[in-house]
Amino acid sequence: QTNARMTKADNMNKGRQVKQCIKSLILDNCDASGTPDVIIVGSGVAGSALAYTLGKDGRRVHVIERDLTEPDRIVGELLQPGGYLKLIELGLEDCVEKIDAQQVLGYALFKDGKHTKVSYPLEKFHSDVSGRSFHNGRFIMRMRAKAASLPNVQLEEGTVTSLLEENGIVNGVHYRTKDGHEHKVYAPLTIVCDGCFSNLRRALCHPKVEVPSHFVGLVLENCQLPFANHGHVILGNPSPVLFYPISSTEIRCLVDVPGQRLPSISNGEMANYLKTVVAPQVPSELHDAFVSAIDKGQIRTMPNRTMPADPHPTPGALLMGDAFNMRHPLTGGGMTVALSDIAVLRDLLKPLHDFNDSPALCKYLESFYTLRKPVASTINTLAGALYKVFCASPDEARTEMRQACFDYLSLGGVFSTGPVALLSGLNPRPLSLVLHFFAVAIYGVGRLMLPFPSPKRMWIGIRLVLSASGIIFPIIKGEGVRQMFFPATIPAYYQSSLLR
Ligand SMILES: Cc1cc2nc3c(=O)[nH]c(=O)nc-3n(C[C@H](O)[C@H](O)[C@H](O)COP(=O)(O)OP(=O)(O)OC[C@H]3O[C@@H](n4cnc5c(N)ncnc54)[C@H](O)[C@@H]3O)c2cc1C
Repeated sequence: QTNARMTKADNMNKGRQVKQCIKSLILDNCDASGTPDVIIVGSGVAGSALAYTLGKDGRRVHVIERDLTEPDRIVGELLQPGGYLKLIELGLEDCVEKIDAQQVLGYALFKDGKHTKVSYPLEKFHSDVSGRSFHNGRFIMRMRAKAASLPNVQLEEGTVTSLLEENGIVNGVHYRTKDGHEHKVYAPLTIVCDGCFSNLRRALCHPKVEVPSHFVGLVLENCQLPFANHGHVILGNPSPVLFYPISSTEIRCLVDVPGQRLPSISNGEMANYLKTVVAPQVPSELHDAFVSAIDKGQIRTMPNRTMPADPHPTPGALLMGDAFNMRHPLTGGGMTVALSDIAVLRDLLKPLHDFNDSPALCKYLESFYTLRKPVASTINTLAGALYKVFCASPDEARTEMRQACFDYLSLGGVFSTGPVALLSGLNPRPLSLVLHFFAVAIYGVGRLMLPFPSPKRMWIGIRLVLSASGIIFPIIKGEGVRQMFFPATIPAYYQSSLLR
């Protein structure tokens, strides 16, 4: 509304202020002490990609990572095509080479003995931009090596214990190295990328973390997926089970277990749960390998955390990656959001000579939170909504919605490519997401009305629409309606509140 009311004179005035703002940021680089331009806390997916990106732009980057050995985790193993495009944009696409990464061309969905295949809409791309799945640790090691190959990027092992602050401005970090020594390092900008368990985010945002479920991870060997190079989603009871390749010989299985409590691994409760509740729902091609993986006993778990981005803009510091924003990992969107955010930040920082004027930089970077919204909010909202729709429910309306979703995707054409383009990050448009979501609800209501509408079925139809609204609107509200649907259409600089 404010923008709409801006007169031509206002615009010109703002234009002048913009130039002044950029000038104030483009100070002479008088820092001869060799202190870095940027400190990055954490060298996981976001920290490593960011270190390379900023290093390539000529920034002096000091990365502090708690553990530089290869991570062995069950997270971040499927990079959606939209994320792969961002990887190319950042010049990091070779980091999925030589790690036995597998192409992912789409998904196969299974429900009650039926299946349907939805392919990513990749035809319009000249090169191969299919998704990639891999061992997360191998991918991260490639990105760390690439970042560290730049002479102006220093990668150090150490645990950051606190942010250093003076007069409300973060000006560095306090960290401990493995030999037990305490250190301080100073820089005009500190970017915190310490992941989903972040200890440092509290000072920089209002974290509203929820844990709707956990993923239980297994690795299946000596078996073939029913559909090669596809992610497999079983719409199971009580909730979804995923399978996708992570190398030419291994298939990752992630079993969603809803709620806060997990069956115990140590007393065999988990193995029993997987064998009695989950195994009967696993496609026959994978069943034996699934049971063997349980018997091998290498069962891993991770909480599935959600946290809307709710920053508390602080001069001298910024949050990125899972420390900043999390969504349910059902749709494998976390790395795509992180890489997309890095591309947005890179473009904003590029014209600045240095980052020494922290308050001005902080104001300037407020536009980052708006510019990231179309991609981040579409992926976040879809992940949250799809998770709720894909879980089994005793409520008849929710059961109808789940079936309608499966059947809608089975229709093919725009009914499958539309939603999968959103999920893959290839077409991150919030409006398209809402349209498809309610199209599924209307499709579900239509099915209930056929062949003859009865009062009971009409009542279920009404509850289905109410239930669909009850799923999607709170998520959209959490994402920020205005920023999500009315993203910045004017140059980023104009978004800075410094100029208002
Ligand atoms: C079960 C599960 C499955 C997932 N699957 C997918 C998927 O298939 N596809 C997808 O795109 N996303 C997936 N995600 C999300 C994805 O893993 C994250 O979005 C992504 O890893 C975020 O990257 P990050 O750099 O913020 O965090 P991380 O990759 O976790 O990196 C954080 C780094 O910070 C370091 N660190 C932490 N504290 C400190 C400290 N105090 N000092 C120094 N260093 C520190 C850690 O050692 C770590 O290296 C999944 C998430 C979960 C939970």
